[in-house]
Amino acid sequence: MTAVGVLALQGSFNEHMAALRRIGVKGVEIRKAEQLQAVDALIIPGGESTTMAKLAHYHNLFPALREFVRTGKPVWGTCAGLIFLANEAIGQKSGGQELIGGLDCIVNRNFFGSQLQSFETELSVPKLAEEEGGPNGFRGVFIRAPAILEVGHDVEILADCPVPLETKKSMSVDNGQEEEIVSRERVIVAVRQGNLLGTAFHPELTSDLRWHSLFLKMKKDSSDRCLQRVPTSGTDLEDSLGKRPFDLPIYE
Ligand SMILES: NC(=O)CC[C@H](N)C(=O)O
Repeated sequence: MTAVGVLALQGSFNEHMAALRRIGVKGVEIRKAEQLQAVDALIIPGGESTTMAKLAHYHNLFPALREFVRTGKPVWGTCAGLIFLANEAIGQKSGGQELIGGLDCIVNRNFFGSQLQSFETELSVPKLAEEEGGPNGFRGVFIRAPAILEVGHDVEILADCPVPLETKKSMSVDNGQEEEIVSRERVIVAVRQGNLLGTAFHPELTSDLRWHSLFLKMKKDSSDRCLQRVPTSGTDLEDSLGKRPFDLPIYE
């Protein structure tokens, strides 16, 4: 049995479920710790990480989520999910927030500014193109997005992007940002470390399924077993890539 869990407490879990359907993989919405036992991989969607953390705490999910990461099963965090997976987050609301951890990086929670400063940009993704085919570019949808400021030795950088002028203008030492952060020209926005994947943007909001496909190929450490796609008629990745405009956003 192969199934991919999508943490469904809050945020863009429906969009990830839809992307999994399009790729022909069974998605399971996860709201309780015991449901994690039935899945081989987990996606933690974007949303609002403080709220998500409160809900995860309320439902006593943290121990099971940490155990899931610890056992080496593939876990992918997008946006708020990336923050959740990081070992350290800065720019948290007062009182802080609980993280799952495991991904050896420091994220800045709202690096690119407020909701109004959300943006789309063409990212250069040579590694993704090498492994999944398709163009070297990927439409990055950044919604009140975090950025990765530092990574550990075992972390592979899959994409970075220039800091938009808008972000630069609104960032200042006066606003409490450190000088080193304010002066950055580029920041990291996609990483991989063993079976953990993190993206600061939202691939589930585009019709380009390559990040989902890449994630599905990540092996479980202990069994070296690849997740296999369950074929469903007309939804295979190759079909999707062949028939659909490659990078148009989907808002379904
Ligand atoms: N689109 C998103 O997931 C935004 C995440 C947001 N910056 C947070 O703190 O949770």
